[in-house]
Amino acid sequence: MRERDTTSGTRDSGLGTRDDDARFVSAGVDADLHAADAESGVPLSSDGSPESRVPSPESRLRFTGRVDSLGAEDRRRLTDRSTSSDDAVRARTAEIVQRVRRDGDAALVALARELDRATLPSIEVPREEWRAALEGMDAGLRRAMERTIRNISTVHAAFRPKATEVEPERGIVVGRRPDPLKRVGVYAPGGRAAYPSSVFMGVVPARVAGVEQIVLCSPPSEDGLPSSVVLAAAALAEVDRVFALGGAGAIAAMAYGTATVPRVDRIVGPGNAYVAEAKLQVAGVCAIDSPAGPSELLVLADHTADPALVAREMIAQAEHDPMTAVVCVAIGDETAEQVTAALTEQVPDAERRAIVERALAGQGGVLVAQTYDEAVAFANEYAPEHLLLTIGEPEISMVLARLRNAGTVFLGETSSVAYGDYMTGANHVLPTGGLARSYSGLSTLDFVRWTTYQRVSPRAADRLAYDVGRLADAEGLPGHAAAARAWLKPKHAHMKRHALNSAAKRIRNAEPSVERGAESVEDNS
Ligand SMILES: NC(=O)c1ccc[n+]([C@@H]2O[C@H](COP(=O)([O-])OP(=O)(O)OC[C@H]3O[C@@H](n4cnc5c(N)ncnc54)[C@H](O)[C@@H]3O)[C@@H](O)[C@H]2O)c1
Ligand SMILES: N[C@H](CO)Cc1c[nH]c[nH+]1
Ligand SMILES: [Zn+2]
Repeated sequence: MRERDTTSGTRDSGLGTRDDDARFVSAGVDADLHAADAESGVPLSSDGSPESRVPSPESRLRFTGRVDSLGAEDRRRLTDRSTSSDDAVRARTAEIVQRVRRDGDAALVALARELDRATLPSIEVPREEWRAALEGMDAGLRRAMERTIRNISTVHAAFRPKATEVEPERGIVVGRRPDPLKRVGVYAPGGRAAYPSSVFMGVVPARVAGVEQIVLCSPPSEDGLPSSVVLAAAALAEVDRVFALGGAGAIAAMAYGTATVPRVDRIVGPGNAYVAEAKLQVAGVCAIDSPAGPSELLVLADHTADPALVAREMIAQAEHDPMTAVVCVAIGDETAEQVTAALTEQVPDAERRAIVERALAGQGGVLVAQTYDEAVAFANEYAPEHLLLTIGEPEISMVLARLRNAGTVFLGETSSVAYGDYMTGANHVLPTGGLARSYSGLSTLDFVRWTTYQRVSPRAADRLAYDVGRLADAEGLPGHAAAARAWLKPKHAHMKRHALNSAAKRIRNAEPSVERGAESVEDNS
């Protein structure tokens, strides 16, 4: 099955919604994902065809039942979601990364043909194309985009890293200064949907942080250009260069550089499993933000939750990708039954039903916790990208306080995840695959590196000399000890002479240093 609409070969005007894009998918991805579905053992639909009505999503949910009776294998599948744990994704990604590293631009052109069915007129998209896309864009959509840019800018400016100086002892100053990166690469996905919102999530914080040059990669449609809305977003966000490149190839190009694509200092942005895995694989040569792969949502719902709303939120995130993970942990059996019933009702009418069903069958679930404590413990173990709390007061505040491992938390029913995806100003580029326990969402912090500096006054140097010398002696590093003791004041000159002589002797004889139990120095300053 291919989800690419055969009518979608023509480029959108960027004026309206991209329903066609809903069916965009690369042939290879589809094949791989089918393999994953087959492995899960869960049928995609009752007669195997995507068009058939689904009698009950309960049978389509990969995980049901009580949290405390999950078997070891289910628990592993729920929590071990990293792309690196998927051998097929890891191997395929490595092959693409190697190809780009070896063959540069030639590999990029070939990959666009193989994976995106695109013939690239050029790898770089000329500026006139993005300008034209912006000029042709609907005024209402442009206003919405400008509002998003404003809100992202406000939030990220407030969280901008600041320089700090501290004096741990008199005369010792240690400082830290955030220096903007010179060139960063932003990835905006474009396989099964177009993501202008991801352009803003990457580019606006980079600008706020003061990055000098921002390049953007987004997959080409068949005509060799990224989606018009993505190009318009690039123009609006004032990107410096745009490349019509998708998937792992784009990530490898930005990490290693090719004749056309410049090597960047950090790669940020979300994408499918191949994109997330490629970022992890190039992390040894180029910094990344986080493995922001297939979307995830965990909902904790108690008896106050509206089951229809919970189902709607789950379907919304499930429509991204068949590899999306959406799970509800209901506190109490009745809530779980109601959420399951709401899914039964809503899934058949989902516009992107085929994707939603595959996501629910692969990594979807409605589970039951007996208590809030049990639900929180599960959430911290699951470490979702998005965590929605549809829980009443006062429990919601207590639950929030105890959460540690979520990319971002949505508080209460009106805080739809969709608002965060597009417009609250928080960043939607967030860690997935269970790695929200280790990484944070994209922020201005990702666009700086810290320079620390330290100054020691002459008096402080005298005060440090003895103890630093002792530590250096203990490590068997007499040169260090000598450097430290060189600043002992004349009143301690005998110690200085002794230290310098013994250091010189040790260096000459290349002996290991032995701590000598020297007398202590009084600090009179
Ligand atoms: N975690 C986050 O912060 C976040 C935010 C937004 C979106 N997302 C996720 O981004 C993803 C977008 O995925 P998408 O597919 O729509 O667009 P995408 O741009 O990520 O992927 C499309 C690219 O995948 C590559 N590809 C296709 N078939 C392949 C194959 N068989 N082998 C290797 N590479 C192949 C192609 O190069 C293609 O250009 C979704 O999973 C969505 O959930 C995540
Ligand atoms: N939910 C995605 C993050 O997982 C972000 C997004 C962009 N557009 C729609 N949604
Ligand atoms: Zn979303």
